[in-house]
Amino acid sequence: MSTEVYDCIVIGAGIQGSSTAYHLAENKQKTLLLEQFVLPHSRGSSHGQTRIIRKAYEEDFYTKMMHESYELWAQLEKEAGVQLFRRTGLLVMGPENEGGFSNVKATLQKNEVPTVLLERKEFSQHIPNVNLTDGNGALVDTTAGVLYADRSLRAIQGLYQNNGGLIKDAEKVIDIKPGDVVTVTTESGAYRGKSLVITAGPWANTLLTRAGLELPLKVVKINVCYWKEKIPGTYSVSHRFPCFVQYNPKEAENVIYGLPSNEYPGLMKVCYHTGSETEPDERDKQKDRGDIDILSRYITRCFPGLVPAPAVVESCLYTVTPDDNFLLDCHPNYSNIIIGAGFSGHGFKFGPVVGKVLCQLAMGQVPSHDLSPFCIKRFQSHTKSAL
Ligand SMILES: Cc1cc2nc3c(=O)[nH]c(=O)nc-3n(C[C@H](O)[C@H](O)[C@H](O)COP(=O)(O)OP(=O)(O)OC[C@H]3O[C@@H](n4cnc5c(N)ncnc54)[C@H](O)[C@@H]3O)c2cc1C
Ligand SMILES: O=C(O)[C@@H]1CCCC=N1
Repeated sequence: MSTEVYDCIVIGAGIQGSSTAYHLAENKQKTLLLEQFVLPHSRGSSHGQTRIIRKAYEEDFYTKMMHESYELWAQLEKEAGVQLFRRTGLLVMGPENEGGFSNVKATLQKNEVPTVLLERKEFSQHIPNVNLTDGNGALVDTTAGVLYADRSLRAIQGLYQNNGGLIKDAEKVIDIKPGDVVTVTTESGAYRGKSLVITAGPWANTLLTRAGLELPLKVVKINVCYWKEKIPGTYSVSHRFPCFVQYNPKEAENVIYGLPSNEYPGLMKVCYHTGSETEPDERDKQKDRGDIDILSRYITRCFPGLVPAPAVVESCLYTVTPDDNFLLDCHPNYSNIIIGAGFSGHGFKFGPVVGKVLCQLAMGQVPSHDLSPFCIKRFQSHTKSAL
């Protein structure tokens, strides 16, 4: 084992670990970022071309965090000199006076987010080729858009390295020994750090058991479906078609969401926000396509300009908590072990601000956002601690 002691070791080079490492290096912390796979890879949650960024949330605390996240994304874009964000707006649809739609509307209004409310009679003039369900309301969060995911990850890792940060990929962590100085063992060596951040995505519990903790996290596989436009360009970013979120679709219990055709010309990404449980290392054994049936029926009814059978299906993993809120906290027994997990299929847009607060926790500082919605103790009855 080397005698070197890092200020911080970060496990997992997805969006959350890479953003945390970036903030640590910016704060002059000697940092080591460990990743089990050769980078870049497509086995976790952060790969792929695009993600939605939005302020439209049901919960106030997410909308507030997004104010800062937008600023940090803009700063990253400037520093890296590449486009990471494209503004498109986000169309939100759902039953007018209930559930998700009315909660989002209230949060946007309370937080003075620039929003356009669409009356039914003017809907198709603004949003052609979409059938608004009877009884549904519609609004547009005009701040929203698309993040270029793979490109963002590359940019953040590059900026981290430019600030003196070290990445070691193809180094799977197999053991963690807590202490004032934490020892992290990989398949090829051992490293020591004054603090440790665990941002291991779908593998969080596999690793946390090494630090005596098991959290109520469920890993699900998402079929990332791309649907062909019958007339190319109908739903394209260049025709100013927005991203969308549909609450309470008639076909399903959970949300359906989509992004305008862009990364694969002529193909629009539309996904179901729920998948079937899987082991992260056996993702492709999970072959459930129930979500695709739901999407086909929804598309037939509401997006008549798409062929209702997916042209391309990619795979990605969610790591879901029981309440769909993140876990951002210190280990209950070791204050120098920090955990960022359970991003529940909506964490990418928060990457820079999550990285900032995890960095603050690792440096023993008071985090600049209220982290009480994300604490471990809310799941006390589900949490197993062996230490
Ligand atoms: C289909 C899909 C659509 C999504 N859409 C959106 C969206 O529109 N907007 C949005 O904001 N979010 C979205 N999300 C969610 C977002 O992408 C995730 O919340 C985010 O990528 C989680 O990042 P992470 O860093 O926690 O996990 P990961 O990206 O999985 O990173 C964890 C890393 O840890 C590494 N690791 C694990 N164990 C070890 C070990 N033992 N040793 C070393 N390394 C290890 C893994 O290899 C991996 O690289 C979507 C997710 C999916 C799957
Ligand atoms: O995070 C997002 O914006 C997307 C869309 C809504 C459901 C989950 N992911």
